Amino acid sequence: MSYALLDRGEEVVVLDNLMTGVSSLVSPDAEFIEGDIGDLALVRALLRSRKIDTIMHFAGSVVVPESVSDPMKYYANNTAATRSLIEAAVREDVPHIVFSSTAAVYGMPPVPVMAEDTPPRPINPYGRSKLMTEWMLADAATAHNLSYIALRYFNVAGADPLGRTGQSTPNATHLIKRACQAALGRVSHLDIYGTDFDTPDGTGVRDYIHVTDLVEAHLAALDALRRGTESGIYNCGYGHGMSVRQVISAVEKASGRRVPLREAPRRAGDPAMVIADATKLRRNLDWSPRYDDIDVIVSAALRWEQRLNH
Ligand SMILES: NC(=O)c1ccc[n+]([C@@H]2O[C@H](COP(=O)([O-])OP(=O)(O)OC[C@H]3O[C@@H](n4cnc5c(N)ncnc54)[C@H](O)[C@@H]3O)[C@@H](O)[C@H]2O)c1
Ligand SMILES: O=c1ccn([C@@H]2O[C@H](COP(=O)(O)OP(=O)(O)O[C@H]3O[C@H](CO)[C@H](O)[C@H](O)[C@H]3O)[C@@H](O)[C@H]2O)c(=O)[nH]1
Repeated sequence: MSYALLDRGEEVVVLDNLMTGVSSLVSPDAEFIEGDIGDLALVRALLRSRKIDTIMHFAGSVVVPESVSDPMKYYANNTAATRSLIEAAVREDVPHIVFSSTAAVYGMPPVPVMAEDTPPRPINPYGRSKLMTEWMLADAATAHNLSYIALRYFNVAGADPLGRTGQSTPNATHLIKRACQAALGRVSHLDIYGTDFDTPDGTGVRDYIHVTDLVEAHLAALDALRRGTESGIYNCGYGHGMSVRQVISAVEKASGRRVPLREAPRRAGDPAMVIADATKLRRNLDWSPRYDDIDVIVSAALRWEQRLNH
């Protein structure tokens, strides 16, 4: 994100406590500060001294099973730390916030395609911690001179086409990363979690969005807020899904290698299909994807994985 903002001529300050982040992925042209978004004094001082007009809020804890085993970590680091960040924004008169929300706020709705008005019913603390943040933003925007856009990401995938950034968390459990690792022999095999879903080939279907298209959605949200668009929530996906087996085929095609597989039971809480209705994003924020192609997404992820040494 920092590269894309700098490419547009924005000044960028990155605040990250490096809990899971990697500072070498931040553009050297951005100002990097190691610190916590929950540190009210630090954040207020930064907002004031750097004359920040928009906070893009990505920071948080993101592992769903961990949120089930350690919920207080998620309510502390996602909900409470964000409460402090919003307070800092309000006190320092920062007019805009763009927030990384998640399709996990929907839980397991009875429909496979989710629109923003599908009632959110998160089924784990991660989703609840993010939904609470959406509510805090809505209340703060009602009470104060603040507008926000919450972007509900579906399955983020791919890597920067210029090879500058990509998924770097060593133990990430996302399908495309694991499938690339298995193709490259970095893990022994890929587990397919569930082959008996009510989907065309029995495996889970997700709406994978290339990270560069997601970056473009953030830029569109920034522009919209600056021109006075009202606060709101937007799904970020393509509106169609790929199954686990389709993703594996794409990885095999891109790598020219077989992905060693094992069929495993379903993971607890995994829905059969999670697909975004992204009409609102396309219509209201004038966004259109450039990388809506699983082969392009998987090739970018694979190239990035090959550059990593772990
Ligand atoms: N990757 C996905 O598929 C996905 C899907 C939906 C939503 N999201 C959201 O996107 C955002 C980024 O996710 P990611 O996948 O890049 O995860 P990540 O773990 O790579 O990034 C989170 C970043 O936040 C930093 N951080 C965490 N707590 C912090 C704190 N209290 N103060 C300062 N920095 C802190 C970490 O060091 C890290 O750099 C998260 O908010 C996540 O919930 C991601
Ligand atoms: O090794 C693996 C990993 C995943 N899968 C399957 O692949 C699909 C995608 O799984 P991911 O773990 O890549 O992603 P999720 O859909 O579970 O979750 C992601 O999207 C959610 C929103 O929908 C949340 O935002 C969450 O943080 C983010 O990881 C699922 O059907 C899953 O069962 C496998 O078969 N094997």
